[in-house]
Amino acid sequence: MFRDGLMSGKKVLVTGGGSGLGRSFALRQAELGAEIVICGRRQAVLDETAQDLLRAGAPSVDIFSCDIRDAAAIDEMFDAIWAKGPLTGLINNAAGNFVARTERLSPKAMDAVLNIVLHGSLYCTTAAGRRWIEGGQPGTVLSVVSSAATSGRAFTVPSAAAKAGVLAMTKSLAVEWGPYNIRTVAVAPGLFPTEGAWGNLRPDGSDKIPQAMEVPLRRLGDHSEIANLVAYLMSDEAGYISGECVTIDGGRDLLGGGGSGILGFFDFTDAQWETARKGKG
Ligand SMILES: CCCCCCCCCCC/C=C/C(=O)SCCNC(=O)CCNC(=O)[C@H](O)C(C)(C)COP(=O)(O)OP(=O)(O)OC[C@H]1O[C@@H](n2cnc3c(N)ncnc32)[C@H](O)[C@@H]1OP(=O)(O)O
Ligand SMILES: NC(=O)C1=CN([C@@H]2O[C@H](COP(=O)(O)OP(=O)(O)OC[C@H]3O[C@@H](n4cnc5c(N)ncnc54)[C@H](OP(=O)(O)O)[C@@H]3O)[C@@H](O)[C@H]2O)C=CC1
Repeated sequence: MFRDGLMSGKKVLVTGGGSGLGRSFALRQAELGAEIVICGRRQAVLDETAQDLLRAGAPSVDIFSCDIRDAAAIDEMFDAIWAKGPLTGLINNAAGNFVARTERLSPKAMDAVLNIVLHGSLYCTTAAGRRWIEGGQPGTVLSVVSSAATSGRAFTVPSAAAKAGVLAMTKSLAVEWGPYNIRTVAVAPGLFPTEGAWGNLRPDGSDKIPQAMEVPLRRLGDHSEIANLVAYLMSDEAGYISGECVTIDGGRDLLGGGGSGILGFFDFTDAQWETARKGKG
């Protein structure tokens, strides 16, 4: 689909790149010749993915055990990255989410999601942007949001609110940082099976995927489909795209908007919500 070496000369940090979609984004860009940096909280997961990235063809791989809720830890990570050479791109992918009745959320529960998705993305974006601006270097920030950023989504309110904030950040910085040749873009995935999303958003633990029935294309997304989209947006071929959010969901958002996938939750019993909470993560 792409010419060989499309991403040669690029160096991209993928937050949460050790697993899930982030791992797929990192692998695809490694195949296309990019140097890769990944971060996450679980060292063992990062170690294993680093080996896969080298096998996929990344000229170099660096890993950082870093919780993106911690601004100081992020700054340390960016200093260490820059010491070896600047990034050309950042992918804000790491996220946390779970289904719950909003009126029952504790402040800690709200913060658990907001601090990863909104604060973490903003901390990483400014850490990269300020270094690019100081160094007079161009850069690209791609943030992974969801259609909830525009449509909202019941029972995942902290995530929807945080993703809306990240989308607003993307559009705002496309203007503010455009003169520095820094592009900011977003993708809004539909349903792509991953351990994290399935573990946290299928609270009954069911193996069935009724959500697929709410996708006009009648199937879930394949990781290769979104990884190719992300590779394109991170490449110079997309050099005139900024401030844009590309939805990749098989038409799901147009069918159900913020309502798709959640109807069953209106009839959840207290016992089912309790199971959902226990089964988290
Ligand atoms: C099946 C139908 C689906 C319909 C919806 C479809 C939507 C599709 C589009 C979705 C868009 C976004 C998708 C994603 O983001 S997928 C990524 C999901 N991945 C993850 O969540 C992985 C990372 N997750 C985590 O790290 C954790 O889950 C968490 C976010 C909770 C953070 O972990 P942390 O260790 O910091 O937090 P704690 O476990 O200490 O908990 C902190 C407080 O939060 C409360 N909590 C946790 N889980 C729940 C829950 N399920 N219900 C209510 N409250 C919860 C916990 O009790 C703590 O608060 P308190 O101390 O006050 O009790
Ligand atoms: N999968 C889907 O269907 C959809 C996904 N999305 C979005 O796509 C992105 C990827 O989702 P997905 O792959 O499913 O999620 P996963 O939960 O599978 O992966 C999340 C990754 O983020 C890392 N992470 C989580 N919290 C932190 C933190 N505090 N600091 C550093 N890293 C962290 C995790 O690693 P560790 O636990 O080791 O820290 C993990 O590698 C997210 O932004 C999500 O909101 C949007 C819509 C649908």
